[in-house]
Amino acid sequence: MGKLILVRHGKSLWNVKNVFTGWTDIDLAAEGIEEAKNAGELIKSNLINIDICFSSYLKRAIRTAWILLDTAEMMHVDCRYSWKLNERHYGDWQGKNKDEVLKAVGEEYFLSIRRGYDTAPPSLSTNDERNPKFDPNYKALDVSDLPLGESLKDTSKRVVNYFFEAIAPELAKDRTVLISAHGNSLRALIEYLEHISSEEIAKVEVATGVPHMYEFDGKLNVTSHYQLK
Ligand SMILES: O=C(O)[C@@H](CO)OP(=O)(O)O
Repeated sequence: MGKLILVRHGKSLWNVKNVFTGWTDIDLAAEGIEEAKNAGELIKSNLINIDICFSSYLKRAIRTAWILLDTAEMMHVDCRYSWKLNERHYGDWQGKNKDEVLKAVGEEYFLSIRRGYDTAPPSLSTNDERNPKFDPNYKALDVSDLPLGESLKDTSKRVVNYFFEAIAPELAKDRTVLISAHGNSLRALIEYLEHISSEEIAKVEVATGVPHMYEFDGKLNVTSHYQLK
């Protein structure tokens, strides 16, 4: 079985401004570019050879993958992109300052959405300009597949599906796979891979730009996981 490397994109311009981002296509901040370079240096100094790369459709994850591969001198590596690795869709909270939302809705409700499992944020209305159906990047998709606001559970469904559909077959070929994605889409995958309960996942935070390595047995059970530092 191959190895899996998960990396959360470097800090984006909205991470720095403390704004809910979700599917909004925000680029890396200068600090995020440095984090992506650092991740590439770690891959290189640990002599890891990446065979294939997967990223979400969002430029902060794509650019992180490109910078990482460039720094690691592996720009030839094939990259595949899927909306199923996108960040959790944050519904009507997208574009809003996190502290202001917290003040407006109270801590309990805020945390039930932000770090809870089942609770979705308030949905976008179908004619909201932030509806992904208005974004040409998603024009090939069926509108019924496009979320208007997701819980972590909803995010987990699409991410874990994609893992089995596209990524597990590469691991089965003994390949070393890089996934560049997002805080919550990676939490969803980590919850699945490490058998973390839906209560415990609330405490898991994925740091930006830190490569997480996973090794597996022949049945795709995780045998070890560690962070490159
Ligand atoms: O804004 C977002 O889309 C996410 C990730 O940055 O935020 P949070 O960590 O608050 O879930």
